[in-house]
Amino acid sequence: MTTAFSRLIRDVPDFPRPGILFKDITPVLADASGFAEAISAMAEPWRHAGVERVAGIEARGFILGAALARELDAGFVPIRKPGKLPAETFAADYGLEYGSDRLEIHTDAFQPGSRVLVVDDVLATGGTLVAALGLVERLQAQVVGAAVLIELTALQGRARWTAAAPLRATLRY
Ligand SMILES: O=P(O)(O)OC[C@H]1O[C@H](OP(=O)(O)OP(=O)(O)O)[C@H](O)[C@@H]1O
Ligand SMILES: Nc1ncnc2[nH]cnc12
Repeated sequence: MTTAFSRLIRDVPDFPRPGILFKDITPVLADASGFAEAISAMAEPWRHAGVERVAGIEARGFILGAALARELDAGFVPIRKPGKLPAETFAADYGLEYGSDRLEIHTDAFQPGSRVLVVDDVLATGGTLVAALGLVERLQAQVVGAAVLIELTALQGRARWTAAAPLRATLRY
């Protein structure tokens, strides 16, 4: 899909390490109409999905996820890097395209059965999104699906998304 805002995504070679072509969305965020168009395009498939909570993954997933939550009239739940959430947490370790990390969620973030959309900016190897999915499922929420702005298809992250609910990407490279 080609959209006007996609021209604002900047390719940065060799960041954060040699051999990685980094998709930089900061120019999209800085452009009022580009940001609005990106959020509207991400929201479109979910407008009638009954999303009650958006779970956004730190850090870029917070920016898109919070805007998407407002667009979908849903609440927002942060899935954070280690040691940032103040109350009791569940944690999941994972690998990503350029390293490894840990994600945490508050154990009382959702009511069982809450309809949750998981949101991030980029799907690369899928490690991050699958770790987030595991945390949401551990809380017995109902995963409505996952929304990413960008899917890097060569890294085959989609193959690791085992949930029955759909994973939708706005742009694919
Ligand atoms: O599909 P994967 O291989 O797991 O990679 C995708 C993840 O990589 C980036 O996160 P990063 O940890 O760099 O976080 P940031 O948003 O804090 O920059 C990106 O925001 C995704 O969360
Ligand atoms: N190539 C990439 N560009 C931006 N974010 C990423 N997260 C994982 N891989 C990435």
